[in-house]
Amino acid sequence: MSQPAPPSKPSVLVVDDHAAARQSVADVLGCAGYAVRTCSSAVEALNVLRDARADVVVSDLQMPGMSGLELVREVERRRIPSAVLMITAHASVSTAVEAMRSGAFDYLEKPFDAGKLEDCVARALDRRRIEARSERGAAAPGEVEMLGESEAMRRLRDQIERIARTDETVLICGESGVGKELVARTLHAQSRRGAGPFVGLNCPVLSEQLTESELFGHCRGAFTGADADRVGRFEQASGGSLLLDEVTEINPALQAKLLRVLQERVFERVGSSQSTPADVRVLATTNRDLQTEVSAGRFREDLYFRLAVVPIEVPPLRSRGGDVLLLAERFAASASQRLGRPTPTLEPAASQLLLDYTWPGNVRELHNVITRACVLGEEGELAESLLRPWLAGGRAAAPPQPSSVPAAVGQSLAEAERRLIEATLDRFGGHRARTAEALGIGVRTLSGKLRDYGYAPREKSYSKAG
Ligand SMILES: Nc1ncnc2c1ncn2[C@@H]1O[C@H](COP(=O)(O)OP(=O)(O)OP(=O)(O)O)[C@@H](O)[C@H]1O
Repeated sequence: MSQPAPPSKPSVLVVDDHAAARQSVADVLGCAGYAVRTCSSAVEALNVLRDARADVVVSDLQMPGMSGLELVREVERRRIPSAVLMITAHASVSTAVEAMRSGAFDYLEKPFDAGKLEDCVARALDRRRIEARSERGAAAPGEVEMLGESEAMRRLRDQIERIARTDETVLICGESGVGKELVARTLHAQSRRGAGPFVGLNCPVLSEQLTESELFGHCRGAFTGADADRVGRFEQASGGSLLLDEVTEINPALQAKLLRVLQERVFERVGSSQSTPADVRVLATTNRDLQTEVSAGRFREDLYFRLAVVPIEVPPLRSRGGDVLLLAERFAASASQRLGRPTPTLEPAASQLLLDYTWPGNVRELHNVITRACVLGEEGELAESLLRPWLAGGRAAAPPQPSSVPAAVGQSLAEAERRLIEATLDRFGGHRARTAEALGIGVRTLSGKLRDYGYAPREKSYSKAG
């Protein structure tokens, strides 16, 4: 019997007039399992796209002759089925935003690391797949899929569902790489604004390089160099959501202006006295403790209260127990699909290693580790020995610290005990013996308590190590 043909690798076309930059992007994406082609100009890229498919086009914005912006417009005009990702320098961010208005999927500012590039291309590919499905007439699923079955993720999902129904400003907190942007995208997709635009703004860049006009736009002649009207992010996100990523980095002058928009729901373009209504839901993320930033005088307290109307805390990966395995399996499946190989299974020792590790870089780190192991490994099992070198900097899991346990003053002792037990169980991937040991109680006592809470005998056991 003949073997089924392996799934073909997703294809990426890299367009850049600088040979070294072009090659380094191509190398990263080649290693991540994409079929990569390169071109040194937009005109050459259009010729290639006439005859060959590229799921994603990664193009530099500024190129001699035809620019990246013109390339996007041409891709749209010719209805070429590719998602275009722009690469841009700080100075040309406004043109990159313009490119997004013209149809580009997203843009990436230089300098960026390999992980960010892979993230963006993976998202562009997801978008392309969703579009392809809807072009074929099937119902388009939600753009984002947030995986996880742990108690912590179930609570988060419930919270998102409830908050998505409102139009409140949301502050999304959590460690780096934990999925804050994904939470924001999920919230947007589930909200009544889901069909509208989702516009992101990386605030650290804003504070250094950009001005008020980036947020609110400007009128022609408003200042030297303003030779055309410009649409700001608030206007761009009209009818949708605006994500202010790492909001603590906004400088004090802009903090005041942002506060006013949140209070009065109107803004003015720089150089105009005409107020425009802000039909935008603001979502903000931070991986710092905002209250500390307020106490230190770095962040306005009144803005903090405005933003934190509804706070969401995204739990770190190390508190999500068996989700580590679920995510690892999913990431292995998509990496091997890109590589055109069958999906590997996790060796039991590899599963245990993933469960024991503390994941300081959270889901992004897990994604990178699994992708690398898939690229470097043989077909078949994902071996512990392939993963361990990448986890060398990490520690074995420590027992949960009291501060990470969701207990609070005002709670009954029984409720606090239940939460501690559930958090510990999640922390050890549902492994009852290890949970009991960490809690300093016997397994039978633990099982008795779990039975009282309504758990089936092994319901919460997702650990392969059992
Ligand atoms: N629950 C999840 N299911 C599937 N993928 C996830 C999940 N959480 C995060 N990811 C993936 O992990 C990567 C990092 O997520 P994201 O960018 O949302 O994190 P972040 O907290 O915003 O990071 P940073 O603090 O660096 O801005 C992305 O590729 C995202 O798609």
